Amino acid sequence: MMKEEIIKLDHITYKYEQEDVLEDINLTVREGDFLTIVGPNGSGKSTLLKLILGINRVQQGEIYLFGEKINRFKNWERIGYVSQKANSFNSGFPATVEEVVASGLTKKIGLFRFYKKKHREKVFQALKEVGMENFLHRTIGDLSGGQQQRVFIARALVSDPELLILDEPTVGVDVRNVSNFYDLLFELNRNLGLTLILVTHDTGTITEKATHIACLNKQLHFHGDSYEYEELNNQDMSAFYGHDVYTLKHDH
Ligand SMILES: Nc1ncnc2c1ncn2[C@@H]1O[C@H](COP(=O)(O)OP(=O)(O)OP(=O)(O)O)[C@@H](O)[C@H]1O
Repeated sequence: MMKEEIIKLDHITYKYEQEDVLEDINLTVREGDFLTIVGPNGSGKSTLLKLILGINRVQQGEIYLFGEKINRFKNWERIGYVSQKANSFNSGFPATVEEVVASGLTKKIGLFRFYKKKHREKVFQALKEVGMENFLHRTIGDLSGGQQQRVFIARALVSDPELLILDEPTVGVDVRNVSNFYDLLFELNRNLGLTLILVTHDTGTITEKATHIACLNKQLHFHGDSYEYEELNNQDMSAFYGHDVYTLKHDH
């Protein structure tokens, strides 16, 4: 049996002013997929996410979320989102890790007037899933960029989404921790069965972890499984990226 379609983009074309930013995008994400979208600056990655999240309205084509047309879709709690700027708290920002993660429950419990034991347990569980359960009472601003990013993933996980969307989550995370971070995403996908969409500049490490890779540059140039992607040679990639050549070599 085919897995459920979580997202379907059907001939999506989008423009802010005159010029198309996205052109005739067709893309299907199924339950359990880990899709990575790569593309140079200004290639339309954030615009694509904004359309999927209902922040920008569809102009041409159609988007389906969990089988429903996006303009009728109401179950937004099924989708978790971690934005690019999530990990930019300054030192001393007066909120604890527990409070930040608990704020992901507001849709469910209102403005935490009734923050009960079961909510505390959910917060703890979400932090455990990202390996941050020992940081419960720490001040968010005092954590490293990578640790903050994990806390924000816990915040998105606490309401039990089926799909998690991450926009450039490794900005501000130092190189050594990027790899650990991708391992975490891999585990969330493989162990919890969470469907993931990751937007990134980083074409290196991530291709080993994702199940599907899409290259976006106004059009969707390639969308296949990560193994096919690694078969692409550098010539294809330099044509795609222009002068910004990425080396894609992995030892299998
Ligand atoms: N609100 C807006 N109004 C007008 N043009 C916009 C707006 N937002 C984005 N654009 C333009 O649309 C194009 C795609 O932008 P988008 O932010 O989607 O790209 P991106 O791939 O996410 O880029 P980056 O990797 O640099 O974040 C760019 O040329 C950008 O200048």
